[in-house]
Amino acid sequence: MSESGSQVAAKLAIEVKDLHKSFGDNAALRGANLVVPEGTTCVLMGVSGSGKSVLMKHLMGLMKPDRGSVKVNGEEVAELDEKALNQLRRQQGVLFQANALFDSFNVYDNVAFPLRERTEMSEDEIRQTVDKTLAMVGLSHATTRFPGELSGGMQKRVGFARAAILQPKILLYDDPTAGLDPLTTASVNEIIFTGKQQLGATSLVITPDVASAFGMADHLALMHEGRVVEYGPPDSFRESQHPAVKAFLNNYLRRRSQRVRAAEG
Ligand SMILES: Nc1ncnc2c1ncn2[C@@H]1O[C@H](COP(=O)(O)OP(=O)(O)OP(=O)(O)O)[C@@H](O)[C@H]1O
Repeated sequence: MSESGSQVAAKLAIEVKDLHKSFGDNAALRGANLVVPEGTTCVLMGVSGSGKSVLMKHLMGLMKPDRGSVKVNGEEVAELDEKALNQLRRQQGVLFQANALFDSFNVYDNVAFPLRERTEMSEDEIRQTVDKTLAMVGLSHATTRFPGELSGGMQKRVGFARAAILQPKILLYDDPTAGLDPLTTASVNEIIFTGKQQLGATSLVITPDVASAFGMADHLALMHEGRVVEYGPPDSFRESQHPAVKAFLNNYLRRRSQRVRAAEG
């Protein structure tokens, strides 16, 4: 927690304190702490099963803590009633592994969907907003195409446009580049950057892609056995002496050099 002192003055979009969550006798979260200051990007890393997705689900109110506190924009998520929870979810744009696009809707209708569901906008206003958002992700030419006719990267961009259309204050990404080729991965990373630059949103990103993580993060956090064991800007994270961080980064470097050797040989 190298930065905790300097974070005090910043307004926190996300504040998780001593979060515990068990499933039967499987203690998935064992006192996790995490803060994400407004307008910054935090990347959450850690081996499979370390509790990253469970932590993120608490931010959306999809899971209730056994113990501890989860605040989003200063509000205790577990104390919100259904109406307040809906409002909170409206402020969150969510992009998961599966894009969950509607296959029978074209690109335009997929992106317009949240506006039709959740706002009173006229079709004219909807058209203007959708056009602007699709331009932001470089998909103005694809409005009438259906998800099945798009590349993986384009589908991701449609998913992002739909997540971003209500101008969320918080963007949550759970492994958005899973299974994508390097070029598409780069385009997803650009999308995440767009979310920060153009929407001024706070982003929490779960990704196993260490190189991308270092490129996009204001802060990196490592989860290990249900706790965040290291948190800080990329430079200090890289120098961490925590054994779990060292093992995680060494493992990444080993796999990377194996890939390079395989490509050369
Ligand atoms: N709904 C659930 N019911 C029971 N156990 C769960 C549930 N969700 C998660 N778990 C368990 O909680 C632990 C943490 O899971 P979580 O999905 O947060 O891991 P993760 O760090 O996101 O892993 P990955 O990188 O593989 O997605 C795991 O042991 C998982 O099996």
